[in-house]
Amino acid sequence: MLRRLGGYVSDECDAPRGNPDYDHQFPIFGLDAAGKSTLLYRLFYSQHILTFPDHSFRRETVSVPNYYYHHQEEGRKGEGRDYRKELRFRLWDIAGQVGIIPLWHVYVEEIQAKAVIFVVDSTDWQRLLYTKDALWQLFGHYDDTEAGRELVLLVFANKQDQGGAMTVNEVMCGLDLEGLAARALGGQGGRRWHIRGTDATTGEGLVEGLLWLDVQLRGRRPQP
Ligand SMILES: Nc1nc2c(ncn2[C@@H]2O[C@H](COP(=O)(O)OP(=O)(O)OP(=O)(O)O)[C@@H](O)[C@H]2O)c(=O)[nH]1
Ligand SMILES: [Mg+2]
Repeated sequence: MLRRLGGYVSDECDAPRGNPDYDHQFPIFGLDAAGKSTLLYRLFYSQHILTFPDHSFRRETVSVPNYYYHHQEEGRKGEGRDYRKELRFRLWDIAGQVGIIPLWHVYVEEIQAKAVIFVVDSTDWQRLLYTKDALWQLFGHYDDTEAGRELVLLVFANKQDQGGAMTVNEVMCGLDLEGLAARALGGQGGRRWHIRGTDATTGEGLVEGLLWLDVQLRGRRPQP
């Protein structure tokens, strides 16, 4: 299905199923110009790369410092995932054009994502309601089942470097993230979510967000 939707896949040779070359994979959604590609390039190339509007998808695997490794006591470093210097995230940058938004859920299902990254242009207050509609439309596909409730949401309130940008709190309220979480599992609530302010051009906040997702997806659901 993804091949039919078209797009650019740079690491074309997949690792064999069951032994993937990454720790997590997530789709990145958000309206056009939110900063999805800038974010992906910043993490992949470690620099600010100029972007053009996308019409389909792009995929890259990025490495980030592993919090658990770097906080292990010296001499106790051993085998296993917690003891690797880096974690690898395969990120799918999905275009945010109007016609593609109703298809976002297809990507979630095709790559069996356990979490979604949603990028908001914090300077774009005029489209905040539309942004909320797009996010709620996506999660409307995952409100009825226990498995759907387990889909974790990370929101990047991007472009925080810009004067006049909405604060993280304003973006959180505008998207009504608490309402979205409460709607899960037929109103029982309990969806895990987090919002973080970012500047995709410098990378500010990006790694911290990915590490929050890593913590959420490590085995057992954290107790409230
Ligand atoms: N100042 C500032 N500009 C940003 C930031 N993130 C992205 N931009 C700029 O916003 C514009 C759009 O960024 P893109 O990364 O192309 O947006 P996109 O979400 O990939 O958009 P589509 O491909 O159309 O879906 C570019 O000019 C970026 O340089 C940020 O955090 N701060
Ligand atoms: Mg893009």
